Amino acid sequence: MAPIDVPSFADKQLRLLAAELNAELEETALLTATHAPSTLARAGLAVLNLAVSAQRTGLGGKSLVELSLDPAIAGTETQLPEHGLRVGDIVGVSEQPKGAEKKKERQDMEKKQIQGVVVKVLREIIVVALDKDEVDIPGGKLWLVKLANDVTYKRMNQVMTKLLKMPESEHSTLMRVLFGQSLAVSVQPRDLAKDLEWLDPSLNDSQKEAIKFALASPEVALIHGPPGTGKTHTLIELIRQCLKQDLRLLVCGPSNISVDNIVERLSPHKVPMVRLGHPARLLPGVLNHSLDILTRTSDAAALVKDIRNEMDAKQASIRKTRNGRERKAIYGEIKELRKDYRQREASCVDSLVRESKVVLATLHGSGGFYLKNQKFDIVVVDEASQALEAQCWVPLLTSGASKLILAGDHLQLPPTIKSSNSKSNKSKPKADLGDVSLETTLFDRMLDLYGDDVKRMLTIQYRMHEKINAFPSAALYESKLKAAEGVKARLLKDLPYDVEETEDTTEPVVFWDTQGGEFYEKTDDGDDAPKSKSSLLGESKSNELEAAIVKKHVQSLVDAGVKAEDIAVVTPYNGQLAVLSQLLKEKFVGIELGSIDGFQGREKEAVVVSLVRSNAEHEVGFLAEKRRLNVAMTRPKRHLCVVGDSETVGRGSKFLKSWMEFLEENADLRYPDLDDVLREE
Ligand SMILES: Nc1ncnc2c1ncn2[C@@H]1O[C@H](COP(=O)(O)OP(=O)(O)OP(=O)(O)O)[C@@H](O)[C@H]1O
Repeated sequence: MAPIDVPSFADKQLRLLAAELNAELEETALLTATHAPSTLARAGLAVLNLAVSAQRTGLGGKSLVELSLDPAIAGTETQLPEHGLRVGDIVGVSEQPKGAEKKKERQDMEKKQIQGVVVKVLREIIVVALDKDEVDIPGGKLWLVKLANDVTYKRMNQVMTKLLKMPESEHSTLMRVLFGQSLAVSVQPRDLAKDLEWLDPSLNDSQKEAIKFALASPEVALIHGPPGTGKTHTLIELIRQCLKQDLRLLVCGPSNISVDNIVERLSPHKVPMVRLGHPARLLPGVLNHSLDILTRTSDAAALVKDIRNEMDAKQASIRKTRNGRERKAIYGEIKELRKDYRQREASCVDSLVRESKVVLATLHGSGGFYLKNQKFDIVVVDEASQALEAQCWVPLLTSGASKLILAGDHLQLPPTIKSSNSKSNKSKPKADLGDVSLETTLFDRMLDLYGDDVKRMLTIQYRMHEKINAFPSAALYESKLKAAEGVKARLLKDLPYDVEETEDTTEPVVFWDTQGGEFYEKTDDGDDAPKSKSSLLGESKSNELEAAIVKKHVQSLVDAGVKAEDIAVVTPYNGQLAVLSQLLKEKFVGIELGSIDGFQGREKEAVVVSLVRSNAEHEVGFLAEKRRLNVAMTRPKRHLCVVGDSETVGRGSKFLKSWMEFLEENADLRYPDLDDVLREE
């Protein structure tokens, strides 16, 4: 494989990232411009009728506003309606237009929109950290709307621009290896033969081998962890072994949850670590290690605390003051205090970070101000196949590390890309970006460049019954993936509570085959959005009769004693998800319903997969992606039930054909009777 020219790689990435951001902005702009606030609220993208219930100062001296239902409108109701806003979302806070507001007036109101990041979501409140320091929040009824998130793009743009401009003489050895300009040095067999003193006695051989390999690799090592194989388990031991060698590590993941997962599991081992990131975004168990909490509890913190209190008091007095001149004066004082606060906080933070041997942050969080001038030996990235390559360059360029360890599974879904199927990209001629696409992760690229030379695979999985394991192992993991002793024969009937022995609870794989052309899919146009306007409210597929079979199957599991919370139903289509929600959510309280993509990384005792597609043309759409199917079929521990039309699905791809053949030969095959299904409906 030819070496990659760094400036042209960076240039391509920049163009692809710009297209991606455009696609995201276009989608949000279309949504907010063409839909009334009430429609956006129904789609979970906005919350209406809010008022400020408190305001205080958070880390970095940022202004935090707490919003709750406006009592003047909501009366005694305090719980926020269902919404889809999550911590980390970028939102706009503004005065709520009265339904009949003209378009022009609405645009004017939106211009006054204040932007911020959601930092806390509870049943009754949402807290937003405002982007700008001195803002005046309107006193009337407010609403909150989700906006496109360009923060991560800004960081990725910065690092790619840095790569673009970096003279070759400044390229580190690691960089040269990652771009194929110098070849990765192979690990010597004698390095792998040496035995290590293991800290965790439960590690299996493939995990031990992967750890030794990563420790011995001079520049880059990939730990390939198929579903349930203990990737994180392995990383914990690897991190502890690195500490024994007195190495300093920057540990990252693409999402907050991926990073928190590691912090929680490192925590019992008393590792000197700090977790960067806003505390409201972190899991409760992780807070003790968060920089924000440490800055409050450490010795240096006392100095900072006084100023923080003073700032809070001033903020409160602003809200009580109506007089414009007085407000302006108080803002001025807050500004001065904030300056002082930031200086003291920075030195407190700096000493805390400097003392930590392990620093943990999201990939883009690692580019933040706290890590400027900090030096690390190794960058570790968990869930690396879910991260854009440009994201991985954030810690690589800030840390000065000479070694990179990536853990992931390139055979599960890559990060979601919007620009590849956006309208704008289809209508405009595509820029010639060679074979670089945003979907190609750094993990993929390393496999392409070096293959097995830089990789070790974990081969024992601790999740699935061996019959559930059989197809993905054979079709995707070279038959190397094996079920661990403790899980390979576990059935629903063996759950640690009372479950009857039935044809379902004694069977690990069931296939309801709807072939025959009676269970046709439907194309929904979704909500009141004009077709093709947006993927969020737009066209999707559903299959009501198939959903009825799902319901029947869930019912029989629940009748046998399986708890609803131990069951999940997943499907590739939002349209089908809506149909399933209607049918199952209230009847089986606690059941989990989700898209396949959203369920990556999760597991359940029993999983029902609704494939939806059934048509005379044998079109399979989303299902053609084998990584999506891999995720779907590897979520269950004890019971996998597939509902689908083998005639349609089996002709979708070679992979689908072999899956259908596998199910026909190995699953407990069932053919639904349409009259039965209609009667039960
Ligand atoms: N050597 C081992 N012995 C016993 N159990 C193990 C071992 N390694 C991992 N496990 C168990 O397997 C499960 C999965 O481990 P972990 O969460 O580390 O996996 P993962 O590969 O990160 O997960 P995912 O498949 O979601 O990516 C956990 O319950 C863990 O305790």
